[in-house]
Amino acid sequence: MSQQVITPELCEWITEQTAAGHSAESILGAMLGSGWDESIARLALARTLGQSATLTPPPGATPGLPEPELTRFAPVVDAGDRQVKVLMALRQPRVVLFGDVLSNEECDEVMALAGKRLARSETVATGGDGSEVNAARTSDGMFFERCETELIRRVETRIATLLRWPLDHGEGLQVLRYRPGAEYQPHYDYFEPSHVSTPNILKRGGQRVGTLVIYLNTPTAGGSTIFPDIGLDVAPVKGNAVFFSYDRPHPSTQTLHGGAPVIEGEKWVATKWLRQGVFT
Ligand SMILES: O=C(O)CCC(=O)C(=O)O
Ligand SMILES: [Fe+2]
Repeated sequence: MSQQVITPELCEWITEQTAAGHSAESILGAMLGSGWDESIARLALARTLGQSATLTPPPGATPGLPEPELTRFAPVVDAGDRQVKVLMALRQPRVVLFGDVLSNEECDEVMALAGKRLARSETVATGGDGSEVNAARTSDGMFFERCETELIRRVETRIATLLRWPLDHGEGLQVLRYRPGAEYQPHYDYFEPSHVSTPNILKRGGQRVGTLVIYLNTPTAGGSTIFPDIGLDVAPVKGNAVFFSYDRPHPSTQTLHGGAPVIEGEKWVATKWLRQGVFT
C-alpha cells in the first residue's frame, strides 16, 4: 500500500470488528496481514478504540492503579514516616483529598528549593508586558530530579507508600507558582493518544495513571483545583493534597481538572505524576 490514510470508513470497520467480538490485537493482525503499516494501524486503533486497547504495557509495568489503603476508611493512612489524614474520597472518578501530607516546614523547604529555579511555564500569554495573563497555563514551573535531595526523596517515599505505587514509577516532582490572575485551564494529565509526540513519551514508563497535587501554601483567595465534569472544587490548603487516578487516556474518566485563577496571594503546588511502569 502506498498512501495509507485513516479514513472514517476504516474507523467504522474497526468499530464493527470490535462489536463482532474481535480483540484489538486480532484486528491489528488482520490489518498487518492486508498490508497496513504497523504504526498507522496502531494509531487507527487508538483513535477508534482508545489508546489502552493497543497499548502494550511497558516493561516492569505495575497492574492496576495507584490507590491508598482506604478499605477501613480510618481517619488517617499510614504513609510510612507520617500519618496522613483522609478528608474526603470520591469513588467515581477516584478523587481523594488528603490532609497533612507535608508539614509546614517541608512545604516551606520545597518552595525555597524550587523558587531559585522557577521559569515561566511554556504556554505563556503572547504580547503585553506579562501583567495580564491569559494563556492555558500561566504559572511558573520547574522539575526536580527524582530523589534529588534528602527532602525530595523523603516526600517521594511517603507518596509511594501512601498511594501504594512504586517510587520509580513516578515522574520528578513538578513545582508550579501561580501569581494573582494565573491559572491552569482544565486539561487531562494523560498523554493524548492521537498526538504525534505521544508514542515517544510513552517509551519512558508508559501512560500516566494518577496525579497527586500537593498544596505548598494557602492562597488568600482563588486558586482552587477544579474538576468541571463532576462539579468539584478543592480548596488549596497548605500541606493538603488531592489525588486522582485514571485507568485509560480518555475523557470518560471524568478527570478533567484545572487550577482556577488565583485572586489574591500566591499559590504554590507540587505535582507528582504516576506512570504505568518505571519512568526513566
Ligand atoms: O494547580 C492546580 O490546582 C492543578 C495543577 C495541575 O493540574 C497539574 O499540575 O497537572
Ligand atoms: Fe493537571
